[in-house]
Amino acid sequence: MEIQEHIIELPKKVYIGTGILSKLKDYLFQLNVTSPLLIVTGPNVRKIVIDKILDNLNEINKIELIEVNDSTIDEVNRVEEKAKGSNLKFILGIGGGKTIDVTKYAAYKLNVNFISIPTAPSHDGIASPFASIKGLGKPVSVKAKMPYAIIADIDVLSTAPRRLINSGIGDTLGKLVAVRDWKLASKLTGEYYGDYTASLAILSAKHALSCTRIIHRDLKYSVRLLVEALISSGIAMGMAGSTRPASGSEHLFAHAVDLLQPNAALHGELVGIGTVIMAYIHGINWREIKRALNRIGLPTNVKELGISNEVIIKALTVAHSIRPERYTILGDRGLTWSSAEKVVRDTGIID
Ligand SMILES: NC(=O)C1=CN([C@@H]2O[C@H](COP(=O)(O)OP(=O)(O)OC[C@H]3O[C@@H](n4cnc5c(N)ncnc54)[C@H](OP(=O)(O)O)[C@@H]3O)[C@@H](O)[C@H]2O)C=CC1
Ligand SMILES: O=C(CO)COP(=O)(O)O
Ligand SMILES: [Zn+2]
Repeated sequence: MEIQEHIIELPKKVYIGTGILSKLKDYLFQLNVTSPLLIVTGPNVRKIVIDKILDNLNEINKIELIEVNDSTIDEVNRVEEKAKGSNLKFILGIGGGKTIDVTKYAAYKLNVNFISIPTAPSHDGIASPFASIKGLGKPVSVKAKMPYAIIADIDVLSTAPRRLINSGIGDTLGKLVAVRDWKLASKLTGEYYGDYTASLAILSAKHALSCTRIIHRDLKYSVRLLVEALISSGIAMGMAGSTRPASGSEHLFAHAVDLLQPNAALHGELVGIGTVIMAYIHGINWREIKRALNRIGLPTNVKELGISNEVIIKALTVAHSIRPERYTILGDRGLTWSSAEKVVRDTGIID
């Protein structure tokens, strides 16, 4: 059998532990990171963590800082402008999903190394070579730079608002459905199914499920488990060369809601709800997934998010059209209005 060439990029090093951002200077030295450096961050994160980091980096003589407010192509262009002409080889992205995505995509366009320093365990873009950027004409992620290194400080990540931590759990539980969709597509369309990367994604989801049981008792341990799950999901995407192991119909639903009502909820909150809905359609144990979301206070009824029943039903009817090349349980024609309504009523997503 002939196997097509497939090149896998992986991070060079992953640093994870409590209080490790205080060692950032040593890590950059180990990684041969040279001045000048550009740090990309967000306005809140700047106040919470950046000052401490800058104190620690004061021996690196040239550090520039830029704040980004949204994950749009305009913000990516601003980062590129700032970097141009400075002979820069490394960019550090320090923040939540939006900051990480903007930095990752800017690094890709500039062809420089990107170091991922997440401050919230809210998404699995921490370790993936894909970024969700608004303004490129599609709501799904695009190819970007695989992180050269990841520095995950569990102290910082555990102090992120609980809603962001829960969002990471929701995003990761989504893999339970994403992998089912992938397997189904492989049966129906002959698409290549990568057993190894699918298993990695499922393992991440199982860890996220464990998190829902222990987070009340041991936040830091749970966040560590979650961060490892998010990283291995990101690595699964890197190995697969696509977000296929991590994004199926549950993500299509989340993207559709985001298009119809932007910023109504966090990414992982919508993915969590999408996972319940798509698990129901797949005929797998959707009640267990819903119980897991309820245990940690992730929304399971869209009233909690201020999203109307009409938006949710509409999202379900159009989700299949968002990425037609990626076959899922929604099929080529999607759900009718009445079947979509029945699914969300049966699962209690709407009253
Ligand atoms: N590339 C990929 O594969 C993936 C990408 N995504 C994308 O990621 C984005 C969502 O990321 P998410 O993190 O939920 O949202 P944001 O990056 O918007 O972060 C939400 C808020 O939390 C703040 N914040 C971050 N860390 C902390 C902290 N430690 N303490 C207090 N506040 C903090 C941010 O501050 P500030 O304003 O300073 O940034 C921001 O105001 C979406 O755009 C989504 O599409 C999601 C999944 C996968
Ligand atoms: O959010 C993602 C994985 O968790 C990326 O998915 P998309 O490729 O659907 O944007
Ligand atoms: Zn996601």
